[in-house]
Amino acid sequence: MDGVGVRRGKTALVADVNWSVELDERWVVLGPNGAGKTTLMKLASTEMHPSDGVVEVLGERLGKTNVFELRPRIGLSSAALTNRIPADEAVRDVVVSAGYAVLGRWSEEYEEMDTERAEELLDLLGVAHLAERPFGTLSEGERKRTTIARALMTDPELLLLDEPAAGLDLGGREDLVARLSALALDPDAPASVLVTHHVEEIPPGFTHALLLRGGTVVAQGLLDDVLTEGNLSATFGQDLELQRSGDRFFARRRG
Ligand SMILES: Nc1ncnc2c1ncn2[C@@H]1O[C@H](COP(=O)(O)OP(=O)(O)OP(=O)(O)O)[C@@H](O)[C@H]1O
Repeated sequence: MDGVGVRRGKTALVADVNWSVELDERWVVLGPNGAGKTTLMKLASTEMHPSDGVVEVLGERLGKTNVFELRPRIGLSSAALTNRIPADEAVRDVVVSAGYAVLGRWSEEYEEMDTERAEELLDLLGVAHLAERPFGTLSEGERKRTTIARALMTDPELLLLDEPAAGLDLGGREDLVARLSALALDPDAPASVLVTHHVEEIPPGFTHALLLRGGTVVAQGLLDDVLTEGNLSATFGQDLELQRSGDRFFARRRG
């Protein structure tokens, strides 16, 4: 993203964003409610075009490329996408249908290879036992894991996870963080961007961070350089204490 801004009327959703994600990088985007995180994900997933500046995704410039050809190369898990999944769709089909770029079961029979791949991914995310269940009967955490498996189904070159741990209980969050950490540490995994409000949700293995407040970038770069008490306090507008325990982060208000 080069000089990127998104405006709606007089409101700037994001402004002057210069950001680049390389294929071997795993980025966390951190910021308070309304900071512009989802807007950045919409740009990166080609759902939105910038009002200002240039967005290039996987070497293709938005506005000059066919986004329908680009989208299968991007894996996206977001609340908006989850809400569009039909409640009666079987979990296995939610995942396998990503290979056909559809939501809702495809009328054709799927290739056996695709079904096997979907089952492998459900297993990787720890929800293989739910393959036959209608998506609408799943818990919040089970839905998140299913949509992440769906995002991985097309072997994407770019993986975008918008608040994957939101709404999970402590055990569910820890389990997801461990699974995302394994993915981040896999050299064959795609370039990844994970959006979160909480430093506790940063999976070990993530390499970079972009901190966002009020639509502008507070800091960005290597995780260890960027995730400081000063930057975090500026991002959330509070005096925050940041602790590191092993390869995990914890934050709370000072005093
Ligand atoms: N169409 C619109 N018109 C005006 N303002 C908008 C529009 N769409 C989004 N916004 C505003 O832009 C800001 C950024 O929204 P965005 O969803 O990107 O934030 P976010 O960081 O993902 O927030 P959250 O953590 O709450 O999900 C918010 O203040 C939102 O209200």
